[in-house]
Amino acid sequence: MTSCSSLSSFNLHRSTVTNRHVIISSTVKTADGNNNGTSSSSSNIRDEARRNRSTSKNPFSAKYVPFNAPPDSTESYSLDEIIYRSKSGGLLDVEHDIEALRNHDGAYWRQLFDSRIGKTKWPYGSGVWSKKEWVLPQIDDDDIVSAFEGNSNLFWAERFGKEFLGMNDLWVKHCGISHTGSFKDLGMTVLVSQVNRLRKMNLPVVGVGCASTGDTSAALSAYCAAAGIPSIVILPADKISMAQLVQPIANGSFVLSIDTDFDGCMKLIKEITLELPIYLANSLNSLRLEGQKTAAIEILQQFNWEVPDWVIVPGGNLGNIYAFYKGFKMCYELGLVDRMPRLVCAQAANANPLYLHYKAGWKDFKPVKADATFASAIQIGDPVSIDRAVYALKNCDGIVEEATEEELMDAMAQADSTGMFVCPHTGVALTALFKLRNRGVIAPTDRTVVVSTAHGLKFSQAKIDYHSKAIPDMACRFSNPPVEVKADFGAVMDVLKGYLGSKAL
Ligand SMILES: Cc1ncc(COP(=O)(O)O)c(C=O)c1O
Ligand SMILES: N[C@@H](CCOP(=O)(O)O)C(=O)O
Repeated sequence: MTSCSSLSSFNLHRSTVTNRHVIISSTVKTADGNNNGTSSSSSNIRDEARRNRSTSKNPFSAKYVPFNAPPDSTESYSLDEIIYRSKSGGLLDVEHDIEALRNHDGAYWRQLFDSRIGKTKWPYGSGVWSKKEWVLPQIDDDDIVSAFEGNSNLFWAERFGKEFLGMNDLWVKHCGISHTGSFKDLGMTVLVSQVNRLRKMNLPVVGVGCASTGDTSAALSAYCAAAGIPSIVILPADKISMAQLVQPIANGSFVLSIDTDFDGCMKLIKEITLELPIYLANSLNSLRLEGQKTAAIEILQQFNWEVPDWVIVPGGNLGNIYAFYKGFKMCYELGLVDRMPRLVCAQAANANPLYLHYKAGWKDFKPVKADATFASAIQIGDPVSIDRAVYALKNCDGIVEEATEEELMDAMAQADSTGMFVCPHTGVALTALFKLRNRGVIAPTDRTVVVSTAHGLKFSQAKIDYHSKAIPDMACRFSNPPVEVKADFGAVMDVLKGYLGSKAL
């Protein structure tokens, strides 16, 4: 099973990381050819954004409201407040001034978002900030901390779809091919940017902290390091991959390895952030979801604003399934598209509280004790966003599926055998797809998007175990172990002839 070894093998030194700017070596010229920078010999894209800052009043705004509040609720908070829960202890949501956004029609928004793709203009070169008006409309461009995340590949899974599922319109949204190797970058740019703003306002935020199964911590540490903000990450000892563990270490986070599971770490960070000036970076904090929802908008954009029939998302702490719902819903409400896709949330059978809740007709949610799974980033038994996930799935005729260890590893290996290199969580989502196709719920011609959430390279140990057939009680049907051959021409030729014979056209 994929796991990290003891932290003691690392000699940890915290370092000071200074804020860095991207320097463009050439001088900025005006249309008439004159230099127009305030600095004489060099300029950067932040300076340029500053110079071009609009002087007209910003018509857009957003605030925190209780999640799924009754229509007569007046409770709301500024995004500049440090608050994670409503008065009643429920979740919060970021609510945009929809009427202000509605002053423009769908065609306007489609054109605006499309016009920003593929450029380096600060901050719109990011797939998240290219939708800034829908994300954090009031933040100054100067406060944004971005690695130009998003704009991830939407891969047409031609061979995988055809050979394994008889499908011709299957796509994989590679959210894991990203700055720190997972979709968490999308939310973290938003959260860390807001923290940057709060610190400039002298609000009491000394550091930012999270509990993590590996990906949130990687994203938090990278974005904090880029901005020179201290980060603290709380990890369940021996339950995340080595590649994930080394990310916050390399980025200078203060790393705590704790002898508990993710749910235990989450409980701790919730308590800690109430006591210390550490800002909470987990998706309990609804700011994160504002960034993550842009992946849904991006999918529509990549399909030239046509809506897919199905979108399948692996679920753990369950913020992301709601983020996808919210992204699609905003596009629908604001007239960019004319319908919603159906969402599927896929869980590992070893960590399946949402699946059990769905199967019980959404009655009496009960957290579970999550068992070890190769999809280690979703080994979560008590998801903080359960209410958000249930709301999302109920409102889009959604489905929940589960995948056993063997199913998810086989699905991952099958996808890899067609040229992908996906993580085990994507294997969970692909298993859901197999099951729904086999039951005829998803039709062969349905346009379907599977969301791939992390880079496969973070989980190479799981793949090594699979391809070495080293997993107890697993047939590893699609394993492809290397063939050991003597350093002898004849022996190599024999092996190659046998191989080519088996592949003859
Ligand atoms: C790789 C990966 N996939 C899927 C998920 C599930 O996302 P969520 O917690 O938002 O449900 C996570 C984190 O939980 C993750 O790190
Ligand atoms: N998979 C996550 C678990 C925490 O999720 P979050 O979205 O609430 O931060 C991780 O990588 O830590």
